[in-house]
Amino acid sequence: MLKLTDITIQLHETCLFKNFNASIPTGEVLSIMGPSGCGKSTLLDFLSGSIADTFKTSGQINLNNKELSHLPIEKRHVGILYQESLLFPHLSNLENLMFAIPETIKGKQRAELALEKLSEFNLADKAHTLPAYLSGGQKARISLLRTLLSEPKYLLLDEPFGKLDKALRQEVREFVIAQIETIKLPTILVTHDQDDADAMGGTLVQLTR
Ligand SMILES: Nc1ncnc2c1ncn2[C@@H]1O[C@H](COP(=O)(O)OP(=O)(O)OP(=O)(O)O)[C@@H](O)[C@H]1O
Repeated sequence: MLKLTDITIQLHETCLFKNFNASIPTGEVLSIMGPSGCGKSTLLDFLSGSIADTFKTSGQINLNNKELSHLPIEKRHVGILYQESLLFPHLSNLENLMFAIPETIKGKQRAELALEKLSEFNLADKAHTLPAYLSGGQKARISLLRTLLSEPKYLLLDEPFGKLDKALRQEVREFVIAQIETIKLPTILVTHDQDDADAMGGTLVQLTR
């Protein structure tokens, strides 16, 4: 369970969030919609531990009874997926995946695990190519795979389908939903698209300015 309590985020004189509360049970999705600039990405930055110092923040982020708000990003075990693929362009897809695997998995096992996951996602033939040679859908799937390989305990999805055309958007969305159902993590999705929120199920929060 990811529990947000009294989250307040202030930018100079503007209060983006005041005592925002939400509970996201394991395996469920909270979708957040709202006008551009209302603070959706900033909320995710706060939840991931990467919010800029410009913002004044308070509130509790509680994951399975552990308080995260004072932990740095690398200690939060958060999986983040953005609109832009953040795959390293100079590394092969396999190397990109190996990069995400926790250091507790060592040596040959790292490549084996990455290859196994690529096969599971029907992408084994892309192991040794660069991300630039992937289609939009393949890039989206490898980006998600990389996020999942980092063994996150909660997921933050910031417009992950925003760059995809309509048909591909639906395909990738179904793929992401299937993964969320499998891994059973609390997930927050920020989207501009009502269809995304509807497809995810769960709770929808509509923000205003
Ligand atoms: N690093 C920053 N420093 C100062 N202000 C920022 C910073 N990042 C964002 N902002 C401001 O914070 C406000 C909220 O921005 P944010 O990106 O969270 O909105 P959003 O709801 O995600 O918008 P969009 O839907 O367009 O992505 C905006 O006024 C934005 O200009």
